[in-house]
Amino acid sequence: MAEFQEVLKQSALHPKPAGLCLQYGTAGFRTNAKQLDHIMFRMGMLATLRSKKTQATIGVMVTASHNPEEDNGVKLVDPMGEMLTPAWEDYATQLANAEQDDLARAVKEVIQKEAIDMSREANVFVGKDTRSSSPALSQAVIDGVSALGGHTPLHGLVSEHKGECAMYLLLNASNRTDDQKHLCVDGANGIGALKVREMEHHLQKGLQISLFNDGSKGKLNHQCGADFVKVQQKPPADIEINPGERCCSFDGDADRIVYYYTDSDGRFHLLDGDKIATLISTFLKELLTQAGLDLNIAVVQTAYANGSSTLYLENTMKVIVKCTKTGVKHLHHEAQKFDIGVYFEANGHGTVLFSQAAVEKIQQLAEDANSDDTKKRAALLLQSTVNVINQTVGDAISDMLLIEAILAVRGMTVQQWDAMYTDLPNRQLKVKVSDRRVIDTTDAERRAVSPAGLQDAIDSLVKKYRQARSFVRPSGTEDVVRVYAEAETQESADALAHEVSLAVYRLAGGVGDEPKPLQ
Ligand SMILES: CC(=O)N[C@H]1[C@@H](OP(=O)(O)O)O[C@H](CO)[C@@H](O)[C@@H]1O
Ligand SMILES: [Mg+2]
Repeated sequence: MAEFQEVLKQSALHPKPAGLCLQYGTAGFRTNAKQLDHIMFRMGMLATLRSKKTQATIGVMVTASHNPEEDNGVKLVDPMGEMLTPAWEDYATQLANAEQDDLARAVKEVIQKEAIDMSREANVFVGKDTRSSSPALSQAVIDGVSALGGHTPLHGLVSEHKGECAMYLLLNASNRTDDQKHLCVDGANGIGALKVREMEHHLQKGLQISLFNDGSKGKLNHQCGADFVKVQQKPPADIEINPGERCCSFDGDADRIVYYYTDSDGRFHLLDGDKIATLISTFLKELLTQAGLDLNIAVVQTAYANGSSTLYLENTMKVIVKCTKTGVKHLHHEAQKFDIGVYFEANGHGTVLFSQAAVEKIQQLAEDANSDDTKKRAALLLQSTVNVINQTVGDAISDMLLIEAILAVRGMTVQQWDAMYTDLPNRQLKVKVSDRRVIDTTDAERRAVSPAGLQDAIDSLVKKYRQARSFVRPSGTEDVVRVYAEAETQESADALAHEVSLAVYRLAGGVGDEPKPLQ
């Protein structure tokens, strides 16, 4: 076939380093940008096959999100904005790891298994973030698409943002004081900063943004951004924030957001994904009651959710809470089972899903001339929420607009929001091991089933501390084992995280120096 001549010719320009083996993980392929050229080419081909199969446009996103600027990554996005199905993730891994002279065969195998009609048209949308490696790598994707005869009608910088801006109206109509209107935004020197600059002037009446880390000098995600703020539990390095001032940080590709402020004693308060989910679900639940709509609402979290948030949601707010494995695709899938599914990872990656039935009921009520004012207002607010929230993948900018609108509508300060519940002190650490796959987990990653003895060791360490919980899992985006611990005090959380790290180091083949206690 003509296509395969082209595959062979083109792929020789994007050769695979012999022996290199990478896995399609939590967020696609992600590693040092230098190792990714052949992966990009091959994912361009796979996206073309997927497009021919589904007869729809497939997205390929070149980004490594919150990871350092030297890294990059790639993930495929299905027609409705969803992540790839497991069978296609396997194809991705097979294509990525096929040696150079075996590539044509690997491609043919996918075509046969999926019975793809190669005469069909294929369209692939290639998006990239602002990393220095992204232009060349996205070109490699485009080469892969053309090698199989696909088209790339659109490509360019994207932030995974496509929410409508119904919230502009709401925000501009609110009567907040100038202080309350002010928001510091840390753009992590990434794509989110560019988007904020674009929309700033539409918002001036309702939201006054001071933008930091706008990409004009600093490095992407370096000492700033949502991941830095969440994991380090402190503000971005070079931002001066006044006590009480409301701030938020995006990550490099603007699909995560966390809020924070420092109080008059200089203490840092983080409002992470769990607090965001709590704010949004509380707001939506109130509106459902006011609207008299009988729709179920659930919050989906992962094991990283702070224990206090889970207790508050279950016992005080009385919403359904579900726990899934790490990775938005798992949360997304679970959230789809409800009329309204609010899902957020603790790191600030998340969104709200409304079922078709829910959207229709809300719309009916909003258009119903006979409903009273309270009901109508509630229905309209629900409708604005549906419109602003990007229902396909997390989007920091629509999340920010929604959060700002909720605070404005409820007349709520960041301090009042923070006081909904108090986080248990917690700590996240990383441990290097020779092969992180020796750790196998169960129960939504909350328990380790291998290596032998590790879970028992964690259980007995946890018993030493009050209100304590800890778990370990292999990262899907970095070559490390992640350790999480929470407890009644920061000292306990730190000590527990360190002790569990040592157990991992000893029982799961730690490499390098033994983990040291936190200072
Ligand atoms: C603890 C943590 O924050 N893990 C992150 C991180 O995955 P790991 O598999 O833990 O490396 O990156 C994922 C992709 O962005 C994100 O979905 C996930 O929540
Ligand atoms: Mg991201």
